[in-house]
Amino acid sequence: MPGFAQANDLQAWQQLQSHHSELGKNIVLKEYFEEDPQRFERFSRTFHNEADKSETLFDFSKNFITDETLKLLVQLAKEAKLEELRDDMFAGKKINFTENRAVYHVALRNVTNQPMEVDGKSVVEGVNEVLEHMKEFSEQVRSGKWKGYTGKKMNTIVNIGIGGSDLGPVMVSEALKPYGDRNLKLHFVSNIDGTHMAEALRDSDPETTLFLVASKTFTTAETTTNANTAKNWFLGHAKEASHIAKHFVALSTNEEEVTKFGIDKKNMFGFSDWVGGRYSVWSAIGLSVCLFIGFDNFHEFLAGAHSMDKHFKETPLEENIPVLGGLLSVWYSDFFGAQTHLVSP
Ligand SMILES: O=P(O)(O)OC[C@H]1O[C@@H](O)[C@@H](O)[C@@H](O)[C@@H]1O
Repeated sequence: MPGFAQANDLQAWQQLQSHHSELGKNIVLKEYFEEDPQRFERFSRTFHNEADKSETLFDFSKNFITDETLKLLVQLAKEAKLEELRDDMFAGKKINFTENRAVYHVALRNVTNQPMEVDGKSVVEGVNEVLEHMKEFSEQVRSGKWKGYTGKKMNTIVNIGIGGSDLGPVMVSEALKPYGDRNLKLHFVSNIDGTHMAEALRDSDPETTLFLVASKTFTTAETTTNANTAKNWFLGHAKEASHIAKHFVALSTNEEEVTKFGIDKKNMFGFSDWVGGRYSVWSAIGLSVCLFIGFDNFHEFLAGAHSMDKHFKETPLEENIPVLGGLLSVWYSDFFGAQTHLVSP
């Protein structure tokens, strides 16, 4: 496995630095377009989504780049061994060397069931089992077959989590709102400040509220504190601890802590330590999204990402949309010192 070089030790980095000074600070895009009528064609790529046959145009012609910039950025990626690391990632190798783990969220959206393994063991069956559980559970909740402790259908989902166990699901459920069930209220509570939970509970009825305790480790202080607040609130109404089973589920890798909290392991949706927190919306952590938009849509969401994974894996760097997007971020943050980078639809 290739190691990680310091980016600024690479030859292309030095070249990019001189190139950046030559370009100067006064780049006028209007002039670039005037000088080169083919600029849009040369600096745009189209992604063909094999899942739904749609096309997405990635137009990066309005960036502060020339042919030389693109050439040097791609050279930088090659010198940094991006291709080897990408291939190792897809092969389930432990490229997360600080934790000695694979980086394998791509296996969560492997909807064509390609062989994928970590430590010589297939992960495909485990991923599909959790998806099957998510399908069954989300269909029961959405249809009303899943009933609360007084026999009512759930109409409120409260996801309790922070970081990757919050931000991914928040962003995706917002972005996919048009597919959402408008009869289902969705709350995401992340903040340790009690107001966040208090506001969500104010808007919830214990008889019809389902809490998703989303935490990879199940030891995160904010999440366990908020989950305990929710449990106490719930028990204040429902009284019986046995009713928890109908109103609390866990999305986690830590069965021991989940059980200690009082959630039955059959109401636990698991995943593996090779899922990084920031990518976990594709795992069981995405259950809030799945409940909101329904399993079929959630599956399409996975299929679209799987198609993008294939593009990332098979496309030469010069044509590779996620690679180009990443390199532009390097260009702006490291050479222009930009602190934000807008990507707009
Ligand atoms: O999902 P848990 O384990 O509660 O962690 C929540 C978040 O914690 C942060 O410190 C980071 O590690 C994130 O990547 C993670 O998503």
